Amino acid sequence: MAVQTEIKTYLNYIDGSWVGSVSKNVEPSINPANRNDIVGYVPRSTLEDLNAAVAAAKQAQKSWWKRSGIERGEYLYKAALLLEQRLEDIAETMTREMGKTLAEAKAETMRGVHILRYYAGEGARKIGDVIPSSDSGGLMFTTRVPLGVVGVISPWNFPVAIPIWKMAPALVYGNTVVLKPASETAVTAAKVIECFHEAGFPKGVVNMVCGSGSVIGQGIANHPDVDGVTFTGSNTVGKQVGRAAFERGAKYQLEMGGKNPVIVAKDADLDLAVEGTISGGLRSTGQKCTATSRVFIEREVYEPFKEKLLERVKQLKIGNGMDAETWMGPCASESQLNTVLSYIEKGKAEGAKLIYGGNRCTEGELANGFYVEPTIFEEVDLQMTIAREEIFGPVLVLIPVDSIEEAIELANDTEYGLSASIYTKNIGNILDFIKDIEAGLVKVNAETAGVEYQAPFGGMKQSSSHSREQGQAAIEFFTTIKTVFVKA
Ligand SMILES: NC(=O)C1=CN([C@@H]2O[C@H](COP(=O)(O)OP(=O)(O)OC[C@H]3O[C@@H](n4cnc5c(N)ncnc54)[C@H](O)[C@@H]3O)[C@@H](O)[C@H]2O)C=CC1
Ligand SMILES: O=C(O)CCC(=O)C(=O)O
Repeated sequence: MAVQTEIKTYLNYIDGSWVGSVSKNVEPSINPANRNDIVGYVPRSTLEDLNAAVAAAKQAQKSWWKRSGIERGEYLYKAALLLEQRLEDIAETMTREMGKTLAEAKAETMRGVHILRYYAGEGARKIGDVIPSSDSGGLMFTTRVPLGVVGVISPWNFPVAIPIWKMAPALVYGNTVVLKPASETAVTAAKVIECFHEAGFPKGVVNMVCGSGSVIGQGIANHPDVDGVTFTGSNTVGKQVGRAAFERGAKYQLEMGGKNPVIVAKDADLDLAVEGTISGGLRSTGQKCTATSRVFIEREVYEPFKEKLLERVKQLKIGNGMDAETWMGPCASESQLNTVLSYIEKGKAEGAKLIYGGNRCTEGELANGFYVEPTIFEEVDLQMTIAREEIFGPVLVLIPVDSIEEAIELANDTEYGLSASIYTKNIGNILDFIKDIEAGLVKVNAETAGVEYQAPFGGMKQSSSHSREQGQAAIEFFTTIKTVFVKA
C-alpha cells in the first residue's frame, strides 16, 4: 500500500512569528528531478504581507543597532550552530528542491555555517579609523552606521549560501532584514530562517516574505522604508531593481550574470585544464554565475584538449542528485530547462557544430525530471548567441586561438566580467592575464567557479553594480561612513 505523507505548507516569517499570507494563496515547490514530487507549499504573498514585514523590521532596527556588534555576533554564532546541526536535512531539502547533488548541497550548507561564523566575528572588529586633524586640539575619526532596513532578493542557485552571505553582514553591522527568496527554493529558505528564529533573534530583526518576483521583489525595490536592497539574479531583473532603488535614493547592490572564459595555453597541464573546465562549466548543471561557458584553447593543443574533454564528459553520470553516483543533476526548473534547450537550438541554427550532447534526457526516471545532457559546441563564431548570452546551463563552447594575447582579447569581448581563469605554467602568461582580463574574480590553474567567503566577490562591467560582497568588503555596502570631528 502506498504511504501517503502530508505535504507541509511553509509560512512567511514576520516579526518573530510564522504566518500565512493574507491572500491565503500558496504555490507548490516541486522537485526538478521528479515533477510529481511536491517538496512543500509556500505562500504567494501580497504587498500587505511585505508591508507588515518591512514595518516590523523598521520597528526593530533601532534597538538592534543599540546592541554591541559583539552581542549581535553572538546571535549569528547561535544560528551557525543550528544550521550545522541541521545540515543533513537542509542539504537534502536543497537537493530535492533545486536539483544539485547532495554532496554539493552539503558543501553549500557548510559554507553557510562558515559565513555566519565569519560575520559573527566581524561584530568584534574595528569599524573606523582615527585620522590626523589639522587642529591639534581635535580628534577626527570615522565610524560606521547601518543603512536601516535591508531587502534581500535572492536566487535559487545557491539557496543557502547567497541569502546568508547577504543577511549575515547586514545583521552584524546593525541592519534588520526582509528576505524574499526565489520561489523555486523557498522551502530551503524557510528551513534556514528556522535557524535564525531558534537562535533567538529579537522580533522583527529577521523577516522572510515568499512570493513572486514581480510583486514581492519589486515591492522591496520600491518600498520607501527599505533603505538598502541587495540582489542576485538575472541582469534584466537586476537593472530593474537598481533603477527602482536609485529613483527613491536607496542604496543597492546587484550581482548578476557572467559569460566566464577559461583559457588553455599550449603549455597547460591538459588533464588539470579538462577537470577545471568540466567542474567549472558543468557542476550544478552550469547554474552558477561563475560557471565556465567559453573555452579558448591555443591551437597547438586544441585537438588533444578536445579529445580529453569529450572522454571525460562521457563518464559523467546524470541523475537524481540524491543518488550518491550522480555527478550532474537536473536543471532547477522546467523554465530553466526550456531556456537551456532553446539556447542549444539557437546554437545549431546559427551554425555552431554540436560535438556532444544537446538533448533533453528522457530515459527511465529521467523523463519525469528537467534533465539535459552536458553539451559542447565548436566552430562557434563569437557573435553567435551561445557565445554572448548567459545560458545558465551545462553548455560549453570551444574556440581555438593563435596566442594568449588573442585569447585575452576575445575573452574580454563580452558585456560581462565576473570570473575568468587560465591554465598555463608560463609566468608571463599569468601576469598578462591577471593584468588584462576584465573580471572581478581571476583564477590561475583553477576553475572559474568557486568563491571563498572571506574574500571580496563581484564583477566588472555588466556583471555587477561594481560593489563587492563577502569578506570585509561587505561592510562597504551594509554601512555608511560618518566622519567625526570632536573638540573639547
Ligand atoms: N547571477 C546569478 O547567480 C543568477 C542568474 N540568473 C540568471 O537569470 C535567469 C533567469 O532566472 P530567474 O530565476 O528567472 O532569475 P530572476 O532574476 O528572475 O530571479 C532572481 C530573484 O529576483 C526575483 N525577481 C524576479 N522578478 C523580479 C522583479 N521584477 N523585481 C524584483 N525581484 C524580482 C526572483 O523572484 C528571485 O528571487 C537564469 O537563466 C540566469 O541566466 C538566475 C539566478 C541566479
Ligand atoms: O561560484 C560560486 O561559488 C558562487 C557563484 C555565485 O555566486 C552564483 O552563482 O550566484
